[in-house]
Amino acid sequence: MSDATDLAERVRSGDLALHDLDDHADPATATEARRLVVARETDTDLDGVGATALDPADAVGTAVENMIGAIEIPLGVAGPLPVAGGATDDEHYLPIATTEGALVASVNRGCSILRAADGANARVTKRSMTRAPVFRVADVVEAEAVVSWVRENRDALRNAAEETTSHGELTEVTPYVVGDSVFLRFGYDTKDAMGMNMATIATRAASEVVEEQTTADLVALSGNLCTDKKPAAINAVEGRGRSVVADVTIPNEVVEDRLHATSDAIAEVNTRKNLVGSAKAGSLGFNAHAANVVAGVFLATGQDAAQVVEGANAITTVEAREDELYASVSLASLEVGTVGGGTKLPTQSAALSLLGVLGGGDPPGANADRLAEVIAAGALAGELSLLGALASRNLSSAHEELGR
Ligand SMILES: CC(C)(COP(=O)([O-])OP(=O)([O-])OC[C@H]1O[C@@H](n2cnc3c(N)ncnc32)[C@H](O)[C@@H]1OP(=O)([O-])[O-])[C@@H](O)C(=O)NCCC(=O)NCCSC(=O)C[C@@](C)(O)CC(=O)[O-]
Ligand SMILES: NC(=O)C1=CN([C@@H]2O[C@H](COP(=O)(O)OP(=O)(O)OC[C@H]3O[C@@H](n4cnc5c(N)ncnc54)[C@H](OP(=O)(O)O)[C@@H]3O)[C@@H](O)[C@H]2O)C=CC1
Repeated sequence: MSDATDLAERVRSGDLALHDLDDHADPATATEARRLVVARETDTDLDGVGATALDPADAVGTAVENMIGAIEIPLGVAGPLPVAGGATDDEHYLPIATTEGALVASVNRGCSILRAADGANARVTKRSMTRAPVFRVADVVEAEAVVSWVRENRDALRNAAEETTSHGELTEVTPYVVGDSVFLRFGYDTKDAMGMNMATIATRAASEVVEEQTTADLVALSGNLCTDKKPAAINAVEGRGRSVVADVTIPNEVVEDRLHATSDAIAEVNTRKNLVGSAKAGSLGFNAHAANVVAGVFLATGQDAAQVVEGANAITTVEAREDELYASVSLASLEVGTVGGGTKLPTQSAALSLLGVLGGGDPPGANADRLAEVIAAGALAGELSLLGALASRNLSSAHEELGR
């Protein structure tokens, strides 16, 4: 009997819980034992889930608990994608992990347009990963006193927060009061880390100072004004993670040749769909499918997938000018890192390497800025291609051909 079979038997007999297995075997054996238990209990063939290249030792304890294997997602590339950014000035192949047929082809078409237009511009305009604890006070009089103390003692909060990290810098603390609740929205430059663990640890230290020095009592380290992993206007207005913009000016001949529609028709689709339609829908995203590129690159490069919620918080503008088409995408809250979290996993590291942004940048923060700029340019490529498909009325035929 193999170790895994033996351990699986002990789980079935009630001697061990599934999550106890890591204490009794190496990660690969514990993962196999758990898979055997689940496969038998659910009468499911999970051999494929166990046959992937990921070594459980690279994931257990840092990326996942109760591991039973890995899911495979097809990985494609679009590009080369030329980006003249503040941090990058290069051509990149954009790795996109997806199961949506026609998506990579579409972004690839967009990249060919950006190449014909001599590349996209991109700039990161703000870095601020936020964490907003909520405190209880007696009444609005106390609330105002806490807010005044915070405004006068930012240095004490910064010192406490920055003692917990050698990279992070506290750049802003914005108070909000709702009756007897005080929210402090802490914003950090987290350099090359996406920074959610870093910001959370640092904010805990700063919150202890607030509790020591004022009458406020911490109720929750995250009070939802951060706002992490939920659609929220505050991220669209104030930004979160990286705020990043990309734009391009495309000669009319390129638009007509590559997108089979005129610049005027594409601009009209953008206005009526992305601006008017989104407004009528009460949407936070005024774009066509920025989420597709954000999600595809997030999955490929080990970003936190749930943050696609705010990563897709984007506005697309298009203007038909005399001989050319101007288009831009502004992503208000793109949370990306090139160190930490899932970026350490082997295939995700490889995807970051092919973009040339793996690990810490020089200066720190430069690699995550590069990644943000490349994603913004990729989103622009995707927007152009889909707007073209809608203007030329071939969205459904493209998906019939490539997506079924
Ligand atoms: C499918 C195309 C690109 C055909 O586009 P096309 O212009 O008819 O075909 P083409 O054969 O002339 O190819 C043009 C270029 O597309 C690329 N391309 C073409 N085929 C491939 C392929 N197999 N693999 C890789 N790249 C491909 C490639 O760059 C190629 O240039 P070339 O290299 O030949 O000079 C086009 O019709 C298209 O982009 N359609 C739009 C599809 C799309 O954007 N889907 C996105 C997902 S939709 C969605 O998820 C959200 C939605 C729609 O619900 C949101 C909303 O409400 O708006
Ligand atoms: N805790 C929470 O509430 C939440 C956590 N998450 C998870 O958090 C993880 C991401 O958090 P994150 O803080 O990014 O990652 P990690 O917790 O993996 O921490 C990354 C650490 O890397 C170090 N580091 C080394 N080089 C650099 C560099 N060049 N730039 C910046 N930091 C560097 C920093 O250490 P030092 O600080 O010592 O300088 C930093 O704190 C993901 O797994 C995500 O899923 C997601 C949402 C919420």
